[in-house]
Amino acid sequence: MAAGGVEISKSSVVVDRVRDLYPRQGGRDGERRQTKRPSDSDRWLKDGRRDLYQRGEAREGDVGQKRRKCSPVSGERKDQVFPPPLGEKTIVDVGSARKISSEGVVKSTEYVSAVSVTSVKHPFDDLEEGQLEDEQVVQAPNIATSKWCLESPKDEAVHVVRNSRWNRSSLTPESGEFQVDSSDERRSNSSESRSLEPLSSHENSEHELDGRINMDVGEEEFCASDLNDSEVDEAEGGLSMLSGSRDVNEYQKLSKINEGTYGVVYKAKDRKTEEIVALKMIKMNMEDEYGFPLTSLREINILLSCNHPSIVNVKEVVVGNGDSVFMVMEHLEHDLRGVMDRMKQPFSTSEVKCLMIQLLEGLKYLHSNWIIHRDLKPSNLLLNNSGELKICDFGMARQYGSPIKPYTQLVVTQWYRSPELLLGTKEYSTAVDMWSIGCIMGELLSLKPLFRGKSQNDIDQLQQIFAVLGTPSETTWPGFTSLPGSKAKFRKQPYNLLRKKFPAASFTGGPVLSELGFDLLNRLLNVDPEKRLTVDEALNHAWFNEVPLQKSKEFMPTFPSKRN
Ligand SMILES: Nc1ncnc2c1ncn2[C@@H]1O[C@H](COP(=O)(O)OP(=O)(O)OP(=O)(O)O)[C@@H](O)[C@H]1O
Repeated sequence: MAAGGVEISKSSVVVDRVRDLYPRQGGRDGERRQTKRPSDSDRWLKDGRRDLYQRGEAREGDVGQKRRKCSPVSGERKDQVFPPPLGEKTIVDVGSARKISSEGVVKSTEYVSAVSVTSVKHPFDDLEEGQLEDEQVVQAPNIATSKWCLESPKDEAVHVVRNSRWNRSSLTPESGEFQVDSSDERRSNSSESRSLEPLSSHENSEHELDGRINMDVGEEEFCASDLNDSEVDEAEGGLSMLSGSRDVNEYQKLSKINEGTYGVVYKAKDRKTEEIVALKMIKMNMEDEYGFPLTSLREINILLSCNHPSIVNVKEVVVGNGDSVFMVMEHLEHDLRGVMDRMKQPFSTSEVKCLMIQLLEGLKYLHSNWIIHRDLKPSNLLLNNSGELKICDFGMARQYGSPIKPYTQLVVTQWYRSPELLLGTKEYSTAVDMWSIGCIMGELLSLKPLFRGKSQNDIDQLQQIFAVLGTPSETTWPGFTSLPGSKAKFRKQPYNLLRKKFPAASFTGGPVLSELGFDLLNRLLNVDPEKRLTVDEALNHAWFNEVPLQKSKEFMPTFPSKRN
């Protein structure tokens, strides 16, 4: 690093430490959010990498390329641009961005948000001391280096080791208190024998750890290789993810909202501020006595790093009795699945535009930051009575980039799963999310899932898709025949019949769609991922400029709450 440049902070544990000092609730957080969360959505699109690009500091070819072509789809394209290698060198960790003098003295520390970007070349290497202003801070999620970071999908659980705080005696729950079952206590006690050796001398000092993740699944799992001893020391406990976490009983449980695959979601109230929040209790992996699910770690890591109006805001992570862990999120009254299930009429065109724009803007933020959601579906889209839509459930999300490696294939709920995933590709990209967006758009317009294949039956799901969009061939989809599932005997259906489902006019009250609207839908639902629209292309589609224009959020319909 050039003398006088900005320190390259590798440890986002520092971020988390600062985060602990300034937890998201109130106080400094309020200020931070006001100054760092512009309301103009366009400013969100000005993410860190784009800043780099605009200053001409990104690698050649980064700008103006379809985002998908930046993704590790095939390895065939010579012009592919990949995200900077994760973990190779963190160039700016905004959470701990510091100006450092040539003597190495930290001049200032300001927490902005837990975001950073990794790159081979440091964009600020050439800056003189003191040149880094807040505005220049690169904002992109620092997922690779977050304390919640996970890189490899190979193990589904890591082990939680607790010390005294985890083992503290169970409180007698008052009404509204959170309690976990007694088996947690049993697990908690037996965990003592599994305690880790101290990570640093700090652990034996007054900085007692509350809980720690045992990395016995391998260092890479936690990007621990990113931390050297002094950084671990500096972080006062290194990977003590839950150190400093507040207790769940700071919140009063109001009702159970939903139970998903990975956690139970409660509506709760902050006892001090009276703010209504959603608490997602992380289900421990029952096959492993101390298993902390990988999906939950990913979700926490990504959501703590994201900061966008269309992405659900995680305020903090709190701990309960025994080994329960909760994500504290902003609360939204509905999810789109529930709303659509109760609607008699589909959304109007202007309402669909309002929802689609918010959805695409959130997704643009994710894709710009090299995150694929991988499980977009109506139940993962939250809606409030102010017409705001927010993407949630990042359990399947992951950051992608070099080194190119195949991803786990079983992602995305079947009805929203793209043909390439259904056909067994292991190399996929942001295009899988765009397919889901197409399915969601169709459903918003018609209230019916577009392709409702039989459960757990990929072939049936594909048949449903091909029956509407036409059975692909090597000509219509180059590479199709090399996909593992393409050998199945699909009914030959040579036509695209999508327009029949979404005609320009209808006398039966069915969904209608203008030429431009249909063009957007049809391009989102291109079976060939290479031809499918990118999020930028979708956002810039002329349909959004055609009348009727998008409804403003404040005029969006509200829905009665089915919850308390
Ligand atoms: N912040 C929130 N505010 C209000 N409701 C929420 C919130 N987050 C989640 N929910 C509700 O809880 C449901 C399940 O949440 P989520 O999808 O995060 O859990 P999951 O276990 O990952 O579910 P899945 O089985 O879909 O993977 C959502 O569909 C939504 O109805």
